[in-house]
Amino acid sequence: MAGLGSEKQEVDEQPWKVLEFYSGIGGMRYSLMKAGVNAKVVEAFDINDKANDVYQHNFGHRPYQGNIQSLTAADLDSYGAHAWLLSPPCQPYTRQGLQKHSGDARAFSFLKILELIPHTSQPPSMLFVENVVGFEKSDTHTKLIEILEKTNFVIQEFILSPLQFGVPYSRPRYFCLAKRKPSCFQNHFLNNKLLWSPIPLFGHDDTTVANEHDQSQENWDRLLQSCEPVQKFLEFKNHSNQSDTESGCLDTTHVSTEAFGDLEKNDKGNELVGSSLDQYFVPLSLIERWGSAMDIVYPDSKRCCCFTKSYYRYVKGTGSLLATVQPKKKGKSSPLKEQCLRFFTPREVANLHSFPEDFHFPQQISLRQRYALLGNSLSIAVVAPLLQYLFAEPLVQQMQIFPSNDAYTHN
Ligand SMILES: C[S@@+](CC[C@H](N)C(=O)[O-])C[C@H]1O[C@@H](n2cnc3c(N)ncnc32)[C@H](O)[C@@H]1O
Repeated sequence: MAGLGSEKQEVDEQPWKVLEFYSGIGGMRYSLMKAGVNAKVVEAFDINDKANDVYQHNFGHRPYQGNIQSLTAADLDSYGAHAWLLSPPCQPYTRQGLQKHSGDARAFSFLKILELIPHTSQPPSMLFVENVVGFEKSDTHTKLIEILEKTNFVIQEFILSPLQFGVPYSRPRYFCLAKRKPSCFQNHFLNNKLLWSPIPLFGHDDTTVANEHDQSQENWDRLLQSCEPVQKFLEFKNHSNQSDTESGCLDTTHVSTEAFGDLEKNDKGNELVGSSLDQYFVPLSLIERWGSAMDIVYPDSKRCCCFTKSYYRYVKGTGSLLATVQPKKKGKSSPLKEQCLRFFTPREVANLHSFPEDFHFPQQISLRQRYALLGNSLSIAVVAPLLQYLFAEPLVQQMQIFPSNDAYTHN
């Protein structure tokens, strides 16, 4: 054996092998890249061919297109993966859904994968699960924790939002991080805790954060003030201030109805995505009908609402709309039809999800499909530091695995 140092270096360069379940448009993979983790996605899995088109367009690899429910323990063993990243469908646990939890057919594939863990000859060393807030109260969550404890994992859970990472975007999500013993977390005193603060991710070992869940107005105000303005995330920034006499808005009724009616269609009848801003203006008829239920933000706002997969199809409760003319007095006291309301573009939603600039949709993906895929995806600003924390190897862990100072290996 050459000097221990050189062998350690050589072995350390082996990337962690990762499986990306429910890969969608690759939010987990981008987060892994952003985290700077030395990892290789050895396979991604998704049943949706449109999502797989986008994934392939950006990563040059088409995910395994099939039902995750049909994978076997032998299939999973064949990848020899160290980490499993999972973002299963969230409809079984959303407030809008029927909350059937594990009884919902969309939860079956996730339960099946969990049940396979004890049957694999090489279970993963690390596991990461993302889902909606509410999942932590479901019977699927109970099952997840039961299986992870039985298979020797230590667990830390988080509920975090991009607002806590300087992004003016409210999308709180549940995360489960698990490491199989003898692996351990840097802050082991946070094991089996549900945390609402990102502080442990930044290397602080402050024990008080374990109980911190400060929902006070002051805390929210402080958080929002530390965020960038929405303006920084826009691709079209041509908003104006309202003049005293007339709104700075052109005839948006005309622009929007025309634009909505005239969208070019491809041979399957899906509208093609042009580069014009016109297609994003909200028709006057929708403003008149739904104006009071819309969430409206301004370029200088420090918060916008979660974009769901139904954004652009519906205006109520699916995400914020942008007022492109800043009225003297913000809000609904100023006539909405003079504020030139528009949808955020898919690129702007991707920006708020912290997707990199080189992320693109292939031409054949329609506008609605783009919003649907983005609405299903995740915030890289939140997931990247969580993955960094998950993959970090505390010194004590290396000592536990290799008490006699053996060379460290992932295998
Ligand atoms: C919440 S989204 C995850 C999105 C992903 N994290 C991203 O960044 O885009 C869930 C994904 O799981 C896929 N999916 C749902 N059920 C599946 C199943 N049984 N087998 C394979 N993929 C499934 C959906 O097509 C969808 O893309």
